[in-house]
Amino acid sequence: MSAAKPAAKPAAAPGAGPGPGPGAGRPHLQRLRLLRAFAPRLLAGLFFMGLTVAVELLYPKALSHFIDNIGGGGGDWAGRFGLLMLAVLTLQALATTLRYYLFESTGLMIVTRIRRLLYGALIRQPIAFYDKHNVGELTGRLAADVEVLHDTLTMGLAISLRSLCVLLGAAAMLLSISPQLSVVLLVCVPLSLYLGKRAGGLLRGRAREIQQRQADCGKVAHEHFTNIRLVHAFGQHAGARQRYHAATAAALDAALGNVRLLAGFRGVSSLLTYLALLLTLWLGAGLIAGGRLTVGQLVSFVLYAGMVSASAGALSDYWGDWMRSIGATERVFEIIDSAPEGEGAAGAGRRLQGRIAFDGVSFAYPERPGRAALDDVSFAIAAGEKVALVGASGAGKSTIASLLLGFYRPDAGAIRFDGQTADALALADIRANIAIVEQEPSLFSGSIGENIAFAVAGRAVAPAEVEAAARLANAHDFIAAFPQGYDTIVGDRGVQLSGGQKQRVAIARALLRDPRILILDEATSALDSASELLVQTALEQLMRGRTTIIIAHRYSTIVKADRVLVLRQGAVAQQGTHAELLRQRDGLYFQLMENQLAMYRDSA
Ligand SMILES: Nc1ncnc2c1ncn2[C@@H]1O[C@H](COP(=O)(O)OP(=O)(O)OP(=O)(O)O)[C@@H](O)[C@H]1O
Repeated sequence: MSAAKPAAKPAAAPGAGPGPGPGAGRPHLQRLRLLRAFAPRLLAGLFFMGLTVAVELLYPKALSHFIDNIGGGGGDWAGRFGLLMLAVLTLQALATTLRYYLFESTGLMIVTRIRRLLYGALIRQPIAFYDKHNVGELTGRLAADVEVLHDTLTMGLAISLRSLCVLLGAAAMLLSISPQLSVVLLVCVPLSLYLGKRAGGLLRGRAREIQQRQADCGKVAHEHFTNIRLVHAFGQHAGARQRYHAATAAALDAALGNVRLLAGFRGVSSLLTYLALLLTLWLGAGLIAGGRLTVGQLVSFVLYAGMVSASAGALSDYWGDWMRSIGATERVFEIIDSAPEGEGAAGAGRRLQGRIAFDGVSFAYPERPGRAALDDVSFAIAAGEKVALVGASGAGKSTIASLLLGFYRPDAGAIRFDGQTADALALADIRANIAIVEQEPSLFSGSIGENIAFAVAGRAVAPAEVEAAARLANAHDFIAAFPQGYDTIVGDRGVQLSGGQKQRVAIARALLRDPRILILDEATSALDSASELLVQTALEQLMRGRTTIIIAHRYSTIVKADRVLVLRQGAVAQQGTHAELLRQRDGLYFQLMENQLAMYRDSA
């Protein structure tokens, strides 16, 4: 006999995240609803489970029959009995195999489904969400939090259903064998169940904390891995180890609290189990002596009692699991629920001319609501015009780009494209007309060809298109020089491209998008002159005929722009052509240019 016990599995890893969201109040049913698509497989699993339960319940009865008929029954009775049992047990083995396969495979499918839902929801989250959450936590949640549901929703559910059937069936058998003996169990099993429920409740409360601490470990590791060059360069190996050590110590502490709770619970429930067994044997012996019970019946009673106790335990286990998985995965469903519907939706395919206007735009980042990143900013850019944004670090240049791309909405004022407010246009349409070349272009792990084709969503891109873009971006020659050409893998497991090569791939990517509006975040680090020339001519090719906003750092770029917008602390301090602005000797622009020239003179 084994009494109820809360599960001792470790809480699954990373996952700290948003606070209670809209899904917090209705998680149970929502989780069950996910099973609907898998109903046929689960029903087939239940059918085979029913078969195994029936055989399981018959087994002690058969044993009792066997014991009480040993020596009697005549001839080949034992042989016939053995053959029948063999057939039944073979059937049970077959049903067990099918049941296991059906439940376990469905579990994997459900986990995959939830993981995809979660990824889909994460990828649709607005950029502000990513300002708030650590990438290490989010990837951890994708991997580990979802796994917690696997056990609970499939094998856990299957085992608890099976346990319920066994519990009811075995209890009926117990009553039919001896109602007097059954009284012992009537006391012990509910007591054990109650203890299991209490422990389950306590475990649930602790699960969130364990998840949080483990998420912290993931965060520390992620940060150090992604900044591994810095760690090496600054000799911070020991510091990294210490931070990880501290994070894992906190996680261990939280987990040990759970282990202590479980250990105590195990002791108590084991004592209860053996007390119940002792009492049953003692009472049973009395009944046998009084001729009211056979030896076979007592044996089968003990076996059925074991079943009742084990299945009550399994049910209570499941309760603990369920509580724990609710604690651990509430936030997975909060994210799934909170994903904005419209993000990533297709637009009407509207082609813009490329006129842009900011009308009194003010904006503060959600993470820093008190500090205006842009304060009453107004300007207009004609279609095809090239405007350089200049200003000190933190002046708001990147913020203008982020607002144009619709990463955030202005708190006041309006952004207009071709005279229409951004709100009146589909976000997808706005973005479809914009391409961005980042300061430090990032490439995905995959082939160079795939990285260029990334520019175009929703349709297959022909290799000839990719090549044409690469040629315009001065990238074709170096790509063709790789043995695998456009199929060369870049990124973590592939070749590393130089800064200039990456920029040309990024320019090819932007060219392939054929945008009306271009946002260039100029690299601050200088390339060697040959590489610089290749990048510059590629950029000129890219800018031709397109409205271009350049977050400019270099004098050479600024002077080539049609117009310059000078930003100071989130406001437009000056605007005009380079020559006009240079004439205003007391202006910020003149000062910035002087600084640039001084730097140039110092380095020359
Ligand atoms: N995601 C963010 N959350 C909170 N504040 C931010 C965020 N991004 C930028 N800021 C703040 O907004 C202000 C404007 O930043 P922005 O990045 O637009 O400046 P910038 O002119 O592009 O600077 P740089 O040339 O250094 O890139 C700064 O004070 C900055 O600290």
